[in-house]
This record gives sequence, structure tokens and C-alpha cells, in this order.
Amino acid sequence: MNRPFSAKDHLPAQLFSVAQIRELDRQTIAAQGDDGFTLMHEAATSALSVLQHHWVDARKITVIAGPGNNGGDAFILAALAFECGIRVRVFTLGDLTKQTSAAQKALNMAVQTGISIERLSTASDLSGDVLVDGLLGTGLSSEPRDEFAQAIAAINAADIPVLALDVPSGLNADSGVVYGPVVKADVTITFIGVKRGLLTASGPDVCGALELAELSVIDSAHANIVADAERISWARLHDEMRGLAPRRGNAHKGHFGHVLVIGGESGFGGAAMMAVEAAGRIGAGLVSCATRPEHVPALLTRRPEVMALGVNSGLELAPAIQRATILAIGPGLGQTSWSELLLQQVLGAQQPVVLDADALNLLASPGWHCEFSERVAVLTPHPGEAARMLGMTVTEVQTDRFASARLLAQRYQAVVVLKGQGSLIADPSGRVALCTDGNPGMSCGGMGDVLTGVIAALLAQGLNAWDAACLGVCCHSAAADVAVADAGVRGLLATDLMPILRELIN
Ligand SMILES: NC(=O)C1=CN([C@@H]2O[C@H](COP(=O)(O)OP(=O)(O)OC[C@H]3O[C@@H](n4cnc5c(N)ncnc54)[C@H](OP(=O)(O)O)[C@@H]3O)[C@@H](O)[C@H]2O)[C@@H](O)CC1
Ligand SMILES: Nc1ncnc2c1ncn2[C@@H]1O[C@H](COP(=O)(O)OP(=O)(O)O)[C@@H](O)[C@H]1O
Ligand SMILES: [K+]
Repeated sequence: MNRPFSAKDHLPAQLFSVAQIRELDRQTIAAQGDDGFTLMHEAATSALSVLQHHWVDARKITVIAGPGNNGGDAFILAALAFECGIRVRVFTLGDLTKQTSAAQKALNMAVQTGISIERLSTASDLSGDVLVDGLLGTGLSSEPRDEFAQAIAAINAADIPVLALDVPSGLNADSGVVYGPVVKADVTITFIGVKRGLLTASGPDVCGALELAELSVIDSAHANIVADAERISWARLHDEMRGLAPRRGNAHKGHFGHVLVIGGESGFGGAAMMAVEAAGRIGAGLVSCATRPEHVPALLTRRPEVMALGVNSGLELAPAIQRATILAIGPGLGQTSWSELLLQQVLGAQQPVVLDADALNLLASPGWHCEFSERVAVLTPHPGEAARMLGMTVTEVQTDRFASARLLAQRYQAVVVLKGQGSLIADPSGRVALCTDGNPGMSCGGMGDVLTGVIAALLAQGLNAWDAACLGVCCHSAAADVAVADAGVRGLLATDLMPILRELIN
């Protein structure tokens, strides 16, 4: 098996909000005692070396510079490239009378080298070996306005590799949201720290290869500012030994917990079966399943190891709950009176619990809200479920995934996994981790059910809610990455992950 390696593992663990980056920026510039030109020069220097590293043969580049400091970076890069013997064309856009003094100096530096500086228009010829996108950085405030939108479209249409400075123009680097047109970069060199939005929602779709130049940010600034979120991946957690301890020889099944999966209303039996199988493959000592009786034969045929309980009225559930050490409810649960009766009993029990899918939809409905401050609980909503739980639209949830995950964790007093590209794990104290594993092959039915089983089995083996959620999300996503490595993303099935989960967890 290929060792799963996140393409993001060269990046540090610390992820920052844009406000934090601006503060690191501000404190460093204050200490340097200038208007920011020194830091800008350093940013441009590192960007040029990234350009030359990725495009060794680049002899002719076109630089597109906006009116802000992102444009400032671009002007200096143009000047430095010219001095290295690269042919450079620079196009500008926007109101340059609004330039900061650092950006003005940057423009002057480019002018003084003798580079031709032109206004970008629809007739401009975007040619060369590389396009440098210095249009908009962290200062983007909304959907790119007219001429910026046209410029972005022209950059994307040019069919020339793009190096984005700091942020692909049009991407909100704080949230990962794209409001409208956005540059699709081949490489993004981001400055000072990794902005959290580059790694979640649409961020990874437009950054291309992401590189970081930390620049000479002063130590005292870093000491004052605690990163907003932590980047995690399977390889990182594994290297830091944040997983399960090796089993001792004298172990028995009672040491590894008993997961009871509850779900599988008529027509949805497979969901519960997938959670069951994943829990087994991650190493739960025992796995039971309470489901509609009609699903029991199929379940036992696929997995005779499971203890299958056919539940009709719902009242048969109590003894099974008593025997379990971990409850996992939701996969295929439905929202019928049967589902409600099962959920009620789970909410009345004490064991650590994983809640997913329809269990979350029920929790979101009137009269069902509850908090888990007295109980170990992991909630795993996708953005649609999160929207129902927060009384928002999906767009509102995604507009600030970090805030949405934190709000849910706080409201439910539980660890929350907000799923989707760049899955977030949040706890009630506001701590957030972002998983950089995973791929769009996972956008298929049943993937979430597998995750439920994975997290339940990690709880069963003694991890706390935070560690089980972080390790579970990374293991699940890394398994999907292994699964698509040779065969591609289309056609991945949730059950394809099962044997890989087993190899990874060992
Ligand atoms: N020394 C330093 O400070 C360092 C800074 N660094 C660099 O600075 C960048 C941040 O610079 P920044 O704050 O000037 O913002 P930036 O991204 O250039 O955009 C602002 C301009 O865009 C415009 N604009 C905004 N929204 C728009 C829209 N929707 N559609 C159209 N236009 C829009 C806005 O105009 P306004 O809306 O105000 O009229 C304004 O003119 C950062 O990403 C990094 O690259 C690094 O070099 C490290 C050192
Ligand atoms: N594009 C993607 N990139 C990374 N992970 C993804 C992507 N699409 C889906 N996933 C992951 O796949 C799983 C899908 O879960 P969910 O939507 O609950 O599926 P289901 O309800 O069908 O079981 C989640 O863990 C989610 O994070
Ligand atoms: K940019």
C-alpha cells in the first residue's frame, strides 16, 4: 500500500485567520520601522524564487498587479525578475491613486528598471511562460468588481501557468469561499502564515500547489498570536504517535469496547451496515447493530461477526444499550416515530455517543435540542445537517465554516465534525482542527456512515472525543486517498475503504 501522504504535509500545523495575519504583519512592520516595504520586498523575493523553482525555464513572464499591497508584491517581483534577465510585462488594474506608500514604492521600483507598465484592457495580450497574479490578496472584500472580474476571466482563459501571490485573486482567504470569478492558480505562494481558508471549502480547488514563505515576522508577534486552527493529517498524527497504542499480547475483546450501531430504518439498512463494518475494521472488540428486522439477514450474511438485533417497536433496544460501551446512532435512522423512539433511548443513556445523519436532523427539530456537557459526544454533520441544526442555509454555514463548527460545538457542548473538503473538528472551548486529507471521490453515499463507525471504534478503544474525532476523520480521509491513488476518484465506493482502514489503523 502507498503510504498516505497529504500533499499539504510540508505546511506547518498553525493556521491563521486573515485578521491574525494582518496583525502579525502590523507588528512586524512596526518593529521594522518602515511603511511595510521591507516585508513586501521579502515577500516578492521569496515569490520569485518559488517561480524559478517551479518553472525553471521561464524566460518571459506577465505580471498583473492590483491597486493594493498584493499589487505591491507583484511590482517588486517584476523588478527582481527583470534584474535576473527574465523578460517582464506588467499590467495594472484599479485605482492606483489609492496605493499605500509601500505599494507606490514598489511600483516606482518597477518603473525604474525600465519595464513596460500598461493598463490591463480586454485587448491586452496575456502571454509568456508564467502569469503572476498580484491582483487581489487578503484585502478582498466582496465579489470582484467588473474590471477585476474580467481580468480574472482573462487570466483563466490564457492557458498559461499561474503563480498566485498570497491568495488566488477572488478567493476569500479567511473562509475559503469564492464569491464569483476566481483565479485558478497552479501554484500559490502565501506569505507570513497559512490562511485557514486556503485549506477548506473552495480554497484547495483554486490554490494549486500551496507554498508558504514565513518572512521575517518578529518572534514577539508570534508569541502574542495563537493560531486560530491546527492543520492535521493522517501522516502528521501518525508521526506524532497520536493514535492507538500497540495491543499487548495478553489482550482480550473486552479491552476494546463494544460499539452498538443504531439505525437502518426500512430502505436504509446499508448505512447501518457500513458503520458496523467500519467499526469492526478499526478494531472495536465487539460490534452490535440494532436495526429493522428485515435488514438482519443481509447484515449477518455480509458480516457474521456482528450481533444483529431486529428492532420493531423500539422497546427491545434497552438491553442492547446496556451491554454496549459506545453508542453510534444515525446512519439510515430515518425520521419516523421508530427513529424517534430509538433516539430518545440513546439520549437517555450515559455512554459516549456518536450522532450522525438523521439523529442530527431529529436533534435539529423543535423540542429535541439537547446538550452533551455531561457526556462524551461526537456529532458529525455535513453542511446540510449543520444548516438544519443552526437554523441557517447551507450557504450561510459554508460562508464561515470555522464559526459554524465552533457555534455547533458550543451549542451542543460536544465535539463536532463539520464534514466536506477540509473537514473541521471543533470543541466547545473553540479549539478547531482542519484535516487536509480527503478527495472528491468521497462525495458519494455511505462515506459518512463509514466515518461514524470509525469514530465510534476509536472511542471504544479508549480515545477521548477530540482525539477520536481528529484521528477518525484523518484515517477515513487518508483511506480514501489511498483508494483513489491508482484508480482515480470517480466510482469510489464507501465499502472500498474497509480493508484500507484496517491497514492504516495498524
Ligand atoms: N507590507 C505589507 O503590508 C505586506 C502585505 N502583503 C501583501 O498585501 C496583501 C494585502 O494587501 P491589501 O490589504 O492592500 O489588500 P489587497 O489584497 O491588495 O486588496 C486591496 C485592494 O483591492 C481592492 N478590492 C478589494 N475588494 C475588491 C473587489 N471585490 N473588487 C475589486 N477590488 C477590490 C481594494 O479597493 P477598495 O475596495 O478598497 O476600493 C484595494 O485597492 C496581502 O495579500 C499580501 O499579498 C505581503 O506583501 C506582506 C507584506
Ligand atoms: N470533496 C471532498 N473532499 C474531501 N472529503 C469529502 C469530499 N466530499 C465528501 N467528503 C467526505 O465524505 C464524507 C461524506 O459524508 P456524508 O455527506 O455524511 O455522506 P453519507 O451521508 O452519504 O454517508 C464526509 O466525511 C466528508 O468529509
Ligand atoms: K493574488
